[in-house]
Amino acid sequence: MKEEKKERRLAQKELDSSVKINVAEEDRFVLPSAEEQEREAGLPADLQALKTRIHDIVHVLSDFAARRQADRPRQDYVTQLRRDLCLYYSYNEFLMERLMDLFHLSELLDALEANEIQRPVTIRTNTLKTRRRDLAPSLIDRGVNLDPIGPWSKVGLVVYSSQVPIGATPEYLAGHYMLQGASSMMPVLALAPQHGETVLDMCAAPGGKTTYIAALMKNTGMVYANDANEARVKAVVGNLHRMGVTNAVISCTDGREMPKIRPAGFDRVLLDAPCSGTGVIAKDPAVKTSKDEKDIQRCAQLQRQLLLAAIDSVNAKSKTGGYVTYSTCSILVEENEAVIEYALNKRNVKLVPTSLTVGKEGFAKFKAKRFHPSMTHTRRFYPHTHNMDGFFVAKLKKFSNTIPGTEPAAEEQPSGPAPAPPQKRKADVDANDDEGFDEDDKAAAPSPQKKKRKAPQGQQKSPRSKHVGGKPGAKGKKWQKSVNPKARNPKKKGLNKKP
Ligand SMILES: C[S@@+](CC[C@H](N)C(=O)[O-])C[C@H]1O[C@@H](n2cnc3c(N)ncnc32)[C@H](O)[C@@H]1O
Repeated sequence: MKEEKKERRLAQKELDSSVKINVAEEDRFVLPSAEEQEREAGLPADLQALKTRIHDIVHVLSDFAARRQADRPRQDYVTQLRRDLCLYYSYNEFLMERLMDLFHLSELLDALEANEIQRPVTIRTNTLKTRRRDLAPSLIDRGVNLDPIGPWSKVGLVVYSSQVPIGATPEYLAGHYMLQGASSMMPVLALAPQHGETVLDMCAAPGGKTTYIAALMKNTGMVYANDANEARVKAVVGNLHRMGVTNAVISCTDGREMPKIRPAGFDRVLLDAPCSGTGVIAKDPAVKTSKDEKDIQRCAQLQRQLLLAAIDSVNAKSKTGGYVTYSTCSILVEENEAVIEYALNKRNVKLVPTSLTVGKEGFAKFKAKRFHPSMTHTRRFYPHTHNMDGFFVAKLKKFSNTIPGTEPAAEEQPSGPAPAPPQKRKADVDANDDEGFDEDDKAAAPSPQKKKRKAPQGQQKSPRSKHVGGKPGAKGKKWQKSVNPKARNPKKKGLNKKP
């Protein structure tokens, strides 16, 4: 009896394991053969089937040894994945390959999905004309649903919805705010222009960053807004007028000529360089198919020349500055870290921290490339991680006006106009400390350190979350209640003021 029971148990065990093996075999993903691929190529794309296969391949690649077909190398899976991703998301092979190099497989699909979704509308309060705590209630009264952009900015607002066109409100027309992407504020915060300085915005049009620089300088000193494109310079004129900027000079010339016009004549230079736009695909989907290797090389070549010109325009002996901030809305290493590395080798500059509290570190290593270890001071922003446009920001400090390989006498030559009057200062003052921001505003701004709100389920990893800058999904406190004048203490100064 006992023997019989034991035998039955063993038989059952055998049966169970053979069923398991069969099920596993049936579930095992099989790459399409050459004939299947050929057949598929002649048919219209089946998006649902493509999506399933993309996920299947990612699943296999994430534990390749256990899930692979014995006769197929890893490269076959990677090639099929690239082809499928190109077809599903409408990219060319060149750009998809670059994105696959940039992102780990676990991140790649999130990055591609984020490019299919628009970033939230964000605005920057113009502190030359108003304060955020005054602007927000005015817009709320017009039916604009908004919040502070994130703890990293004292002037930014994120607009969830609006009953009025946000680019045509009376406040907009009066220059109380600028429509400006969150990542576009980062280079200016990193530049940290100081009162009384002489600052060059080398590629300024349409002037989003120039107006921010002027606001941080409280219209003191001088901002030179230059752009090579005449038609775009007209937009700079309009924006500077609307925003009440009175410390600016506008010019239209090739930025590479700047050191000849005003050698080492600026305390700080912002180079927001022309680029491939691979960080703003959600805004301009044509980038998915319009860029190739040559375009990127052309961009990188111009960026290198502009960056050397930006460095040559800065006065290393400036008492308050001597800084260059370089930024692009590209996420490709060739246009970012590689351009900075080139400048580090060609000029007397070093990388310094950007003082930005958001963003990922730039690459000190990328594939076979090794950059200077200080490259980690640079900052990268991604749509899927920061819910803002893809961006790169680097800050350089110039430590000598001598250009390596040229006459040492260049150091002693007069270097443009006299530098800004010396100011007593500890270090580069954080731009964020000087944005016309006040304690009331601080109270209204969400403080994720103090009060962490759990994002609703399903939003945890989604770039659709409207909070900008922090982890996607970590939604900011709804500001409606906190800044709506009706919800506030009416005795508090200024809160009940009608706009
Ligand atoms: C990324 S956009 C600048 C955006 C601007 N900083 C803003 O925040 O509104 C790059 C600009 O570089 C300008 N540009 C291209 N080549 C240039 C050159 N060689 N010298 C100066 N500007 C140039 C383009 O006309 C374009 O307006």
